[in-house]
Amino acid sequence: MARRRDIGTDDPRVRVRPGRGSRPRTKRRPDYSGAPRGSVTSVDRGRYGVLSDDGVALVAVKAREIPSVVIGDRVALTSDLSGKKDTLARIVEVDPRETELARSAEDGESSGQQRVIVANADQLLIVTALADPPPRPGMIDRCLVAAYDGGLRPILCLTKSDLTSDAEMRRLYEPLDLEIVTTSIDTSGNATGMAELRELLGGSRTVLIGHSGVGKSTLVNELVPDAARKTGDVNVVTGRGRHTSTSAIAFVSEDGTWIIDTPGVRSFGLAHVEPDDLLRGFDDLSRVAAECPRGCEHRADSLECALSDYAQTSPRAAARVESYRRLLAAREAALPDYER
Ligand SMILES: Nc1nc2c(ncn2[C@@H]2O[C@H](COP(=O)(O)OP(=O)(O)OP(=O)(O)O)[C@@H](O)[C@H]2O)c(=O)[nH]1
Ligand SMILES: [Zn+2]
Repeated sequence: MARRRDIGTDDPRVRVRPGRGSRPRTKRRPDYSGAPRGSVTSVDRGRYGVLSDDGVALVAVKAREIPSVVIGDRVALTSDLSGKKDTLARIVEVDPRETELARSAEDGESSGQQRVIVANADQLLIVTALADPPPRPGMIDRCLVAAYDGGLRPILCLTKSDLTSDAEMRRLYEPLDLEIVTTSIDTSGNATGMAELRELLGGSRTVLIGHSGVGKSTLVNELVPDAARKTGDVNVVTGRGRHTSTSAIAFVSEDGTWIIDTPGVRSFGLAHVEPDDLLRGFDDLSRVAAECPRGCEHRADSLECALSDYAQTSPRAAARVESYRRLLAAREAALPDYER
């Protein structure tokens, strides 16, 4: 199902279900539609870094009745909006999200439920080294699933091209119609592929994801040279370097480009993603699957799955169906494969 959801109606206090003829008895909720707004740039132990629409970097806490706030959320603010040292603003409302990058909760958490990692991002930059460490297609596939499911455009970034060729990886991912960019940055700072990468990221909100060691920090430093200083401005508490394994952080430039750095992915549960959610990334297959029996899981062994017939029509169609089914399988793969 579409991931656009109305946060307002998730709030128990505004769930207005008028009974027959009776008026809703829910308490009236203050109208925050005219309240100043901002975007969440960092989250750290109950403190939220927020960049107000007036360009002021604030630290905020959230009102108790707000269910959850993640990086990228658009929020309504009250209290102290001065941004001065030791002042706190208050998040009183979260706007409906355009996109949600999510993982399933792990064992021990309320497993099976989805946890949103970042809201309102446009793109997911999947960072993979061509060598050292070697690429893990299973991990890439899982990131693709999360992107398609969440409504983000995936981009594959192949780093360390000075070490080996990108041909094999490009061949593997060609059927997905992905944007693929190849980069290298050597120790003396000579870089290739950066112009193309900047072009892809400019003006968008992009989440970077990838295993430790693939060169994510090196990329961020190249893309956002004053990353550390910028972060300090937004929220001293979550300054880069002290950014813990559980939090992501956004670097916002003046032209509206967001680079959202996530900590090295250890596991990426996708139990919440249904076969039809994944079709969002495949317009052609989505049309074909409309002919499938109700509840079809679109596997190779699913009876009367329309995708199986479609795969016979051309090599291209076959490659598309095969890629889609590979991603479906990646979604179900055991998590430990993807842990470091
Ligand atoms: N040869 C080569 N080495 C690179 C390249 N990019 C990064 N490296 C090196 O790879 C190592 C890991 O790079 P990082 O940027 O720290 O990787 P990371 O993904 O941020 O890893 P964590 O900080 O552990 O999350 C460093 O020694 C970098 O110098 C590249 O394009 N080519
Ligand atoms: Zn089907």
